[in-house]
Amino acid sequence: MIEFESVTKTYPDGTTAVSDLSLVVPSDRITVIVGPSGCGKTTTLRMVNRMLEPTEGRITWDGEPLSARPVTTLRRQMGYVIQSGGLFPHRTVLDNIGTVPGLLGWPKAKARQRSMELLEAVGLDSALARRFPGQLSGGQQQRVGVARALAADPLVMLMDEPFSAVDPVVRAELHELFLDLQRRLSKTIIMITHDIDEAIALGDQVAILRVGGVLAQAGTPQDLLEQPADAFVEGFVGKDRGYRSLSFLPAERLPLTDDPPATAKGRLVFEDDRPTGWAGFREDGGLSPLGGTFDPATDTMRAALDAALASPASVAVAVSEGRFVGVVEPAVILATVADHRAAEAVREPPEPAGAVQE
Ligand SMILES: Nc1ncnc2c1ncn2[C@@H]1O[C@H](COP(=O)(O)OP(=O)(O)OP(=O)(O)O)[C@@H](O)[C@H]1O
Repeated sequence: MIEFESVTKTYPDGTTAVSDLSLVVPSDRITVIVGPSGCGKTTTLRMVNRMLEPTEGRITWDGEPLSARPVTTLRRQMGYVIQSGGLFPHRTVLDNIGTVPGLLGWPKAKARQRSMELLEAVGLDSALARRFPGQLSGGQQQRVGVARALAADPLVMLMDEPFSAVDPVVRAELHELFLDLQRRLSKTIIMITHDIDEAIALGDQVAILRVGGVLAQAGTPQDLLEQPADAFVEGFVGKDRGYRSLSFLPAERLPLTDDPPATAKGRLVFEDDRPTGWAGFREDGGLSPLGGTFDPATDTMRAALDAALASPASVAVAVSEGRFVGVVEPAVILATVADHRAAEAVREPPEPAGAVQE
């Protein structure tokens, strides 16, 4: 794990970018640092690979101060990804990915083979290997940036707004790729972003900074949504935080009824045991679409509520591999969520232990 111990960074002109930051970054997990512009995110990240040194306090890695490790060794153990990939424009994709293996003196054939493997791992066609960065889309460049950072198999990945320069659709694809890679590779990742939705979607731990580099709160996304430490965090995570926190609650605890006509105003229509639509909502007698379904074994309360809201009958239909499992009404979903929250509040003290650092 990497630990910030009361770290302060003041630039020579007197600007304090990071102020008394204490934060534990667990190994093999994604920690996202998020906050408004100028709150010290980049400064924090750059102290980890010693591009910058703290003015006060220290950072340790597995108990050893970073300052005790030679900078060159440290940088080889830490991949670095920046916005837009930061690729060398006059080197091919393959040579870009092989940058660090090249610096480490790997034999050419081994570096090439590793680069081709990584090209595939980030979902790019091998035909792109000979292109130059300018001949790639923004999303493709970003994938190459991730592949380059992974080339020497670093223990730690530092990522500075890696997905901010692409449109929302490409960003969603990159998020999926990134989470998939992380499931396979389990790196210790510190990512920074100004986008709280991205932080919540990707972080195992999210640390919210306020301007002046003061930690407002660190915790799991669910902690931040359900128990914001103060008005700043509450404002930052957004007004719909109650709804979004449903994404972290499994739907499996929902009581289902298997008697749709008793709960629905219309009638659920089946083909064999697969629900296909609702009857009774259209004047021409036709079927209305289901609107949405959820699988109680794999989906969340949010998916269940979405399914209910999208249904013409205002009833969420639960399926497993397309087969009918039951139905549940939105009021029951909300009551189940309220019960869960009440039980959690009893189990945990109101101050989230260890998560709030003033
Ligand atoms: N070299 C420097 N000299 C003086 N002040 C600096 C320097 N670099 C950054 N700062 C200041 O330190 C503060 C934090 O900057 P930093 O770049 O770490 O913030 P950030 O959260 O990454 O911002 P953004 O989201 O806008 O990139 C800002 O007030 C910035 O102006």
